[in-house]
Amino acid sequence: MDEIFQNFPVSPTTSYVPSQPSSVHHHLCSLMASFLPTAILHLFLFFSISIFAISESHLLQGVCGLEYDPTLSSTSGKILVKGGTVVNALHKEVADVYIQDGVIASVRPNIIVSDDVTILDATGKYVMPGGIDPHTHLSMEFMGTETIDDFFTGQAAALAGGTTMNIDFVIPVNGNLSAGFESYMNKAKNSVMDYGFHMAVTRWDETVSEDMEVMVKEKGINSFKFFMAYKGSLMINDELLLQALKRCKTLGALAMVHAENGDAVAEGQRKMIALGITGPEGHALSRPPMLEGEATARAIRLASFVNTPLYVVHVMSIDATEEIAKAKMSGQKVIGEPVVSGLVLDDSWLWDPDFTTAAKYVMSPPLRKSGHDRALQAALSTGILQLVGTDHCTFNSTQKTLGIDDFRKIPNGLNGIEERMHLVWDVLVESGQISVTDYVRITSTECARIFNIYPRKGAILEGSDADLIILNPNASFKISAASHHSRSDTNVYEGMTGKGKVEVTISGGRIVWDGELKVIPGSGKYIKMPPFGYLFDGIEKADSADLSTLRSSNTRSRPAT
Ligand SMILES: NC(=O)NCCC(=O)O
Ligand SMILES: [Zn+2]
Ligand SMILES: [Zn+2]
Repeated sequence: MDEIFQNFPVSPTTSYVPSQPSSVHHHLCSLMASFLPTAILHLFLFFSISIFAISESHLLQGVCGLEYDPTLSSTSGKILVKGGTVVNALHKEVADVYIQDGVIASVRPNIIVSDDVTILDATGKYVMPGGIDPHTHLSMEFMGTETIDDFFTGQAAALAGGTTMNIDFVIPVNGNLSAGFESYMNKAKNSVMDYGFHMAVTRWDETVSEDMEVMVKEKGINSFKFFMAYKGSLMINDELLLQALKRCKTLGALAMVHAENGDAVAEGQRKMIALGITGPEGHALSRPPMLEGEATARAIRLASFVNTPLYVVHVMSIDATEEIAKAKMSGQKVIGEPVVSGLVLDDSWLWDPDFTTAAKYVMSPPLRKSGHDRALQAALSTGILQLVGTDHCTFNSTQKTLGIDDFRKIPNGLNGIEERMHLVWDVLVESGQISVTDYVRITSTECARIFNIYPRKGAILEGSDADLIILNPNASFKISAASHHSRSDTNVYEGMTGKGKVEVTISGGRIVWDGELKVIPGSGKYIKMPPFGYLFDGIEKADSADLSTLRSSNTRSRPAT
């Protein structure tokens, strides 16, 4: 049996138990795919729907890797979400949302529809854009192993938690960007929701520089991530960072940094081992917040020197947040992305005497002492930080034992793709720190704006993709590895409960979650993200203003002859 299907968790709330497509269908499908032109293949698929059960044709599609056709949906493809409070980033109102052919066709009160439309009553509930997770690692090869969630299970989990799009990080193959891109397109072929890519840059030469242009102009990538940590593997030095920042600016691509001083981290790790500290607590002790603050400040200054926008991923500390706040006050375009783990957890878990428990909390930059979490919440609610990701990068407890004798070998990463929307709602909206509209902004709209796919994504507007959720503010959620949809056997939010529950998720115009998952492997679309997003507005003007200031100050200071 296919490994994907074999490992999919069957929880009490999950009725979707993927069965294997019959070998006859599979065979026919690949035969058709290789010999027939696309039009005939579509005709074949059309007839296959009337012949086979609906789930079989879905699986057939998934196996073929064909783009999802909404007319094959288990619903009629037409949905009316009725009577809910429709929330966008700047506005909310009671209205109906009419969905047809995968897009939002109309948003207004009292829409009358024909009998073939599926009606969902959202009275007393919020209807909001599906979450967009700007930071995930699905099927990522890292630290001698590969994340346990791939695009199928990771995205299925996301949909169950109200997230309808993720932006994953392509890791180059031996430093090669194009090979990395091809590899990730292949990894993503079982996607069950829409996705985009950032691209990591792990070395620098002419080929990389040229490939960056190909990624932006041909492949739909508009952001590159630079690791200032993970010495000896992903880390790049300042010289390379500077070259890459310049290149990003020319291409209109957003530079993203993992900001920790990798050299100092390596030194801190050696120190801990020399002291005999080999357990997970050594992870936190070896890379204190000051190293995150230092790297954040350095990246900010280098980006300022080049005058290009900067996006700081997984901001985990007050130290880094203060640097971002200072840069913003000086007028610099810096985006700060906290992740949900940093908002709701602290590092005390790393001292748990049970290795399995402690190791599941190992991520980089590490979880910080209690207090940083609340400061990050405050920064998010006041606009110092802009949007929330997850850094979903899951390893099960067996994988984590790679570092049982040495914390440096514990695969870094934890879960969050399914939990983010619930936890952010509970911690920030329920607590009264942010409004419902701000919730939409930080979980969806701002991400769509930054990565230049708004209003196709991140909005409930006519013409936007029909990716949305119905959240019941009076229902509650409970998190547990026993019921989550990730493949991982642990959950860092185990036992957490809260108010606000995503009761329905609609993705691409289909109901994919209503307490049960109804996902179709291969139905997720790759979303190309164009360069020169809003953060680049005014950059050229600022450059010429800088130049004229430079010229005039030189003229003034020139000694009289
Ligand atoms: N964050 C983490 O621990 N793992 C994923 C890789 C990264 O984002 O640095
Ligand atoms: Zn990182
Ligand atoms: Zn990450």
